[in-house]
Amino acid sequence: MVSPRAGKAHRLSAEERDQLLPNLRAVGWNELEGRDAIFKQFHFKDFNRAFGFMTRVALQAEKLDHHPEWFNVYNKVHITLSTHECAGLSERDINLASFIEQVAVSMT
Ligand SMILES: C[C@H](O)[C@H](O)[C@H]1CNC2=NC(N)=NC(=O)C2=N1
Repeated sequence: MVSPRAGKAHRLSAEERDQLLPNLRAVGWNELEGRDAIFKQFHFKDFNRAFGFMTRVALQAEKLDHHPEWFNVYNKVHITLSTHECAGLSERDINLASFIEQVAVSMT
């Protein structure tokens, strides 16, 4: 199957970051220090909610062929997003983060 992604990922420019990151910062995403990636910690009511959230994100990630790095303990899910292809932050990370936000809002 041909990947649904259009073209090669490029690292976001300073201008693109200024335009795309404020909305995500406003809802708790932060840039990591020492690595070009974004990070957020999610807290849910219980493990069922956390795992339901992860399941929905996982199915979309597979569709997009863009996957989160994540860590789960009980009701906590820590997520890091970055793009291997360009060794940094790309529009793919912004798109996945936006989807993750929609799911999180519907699960809390
Ligand atoms: C070969 C395959 O397309 C790549 O490894 C995909 C899969 N999932 C991915 N996920 C993330 N987060 N970044 C990538 O660059 C990436 N690349």
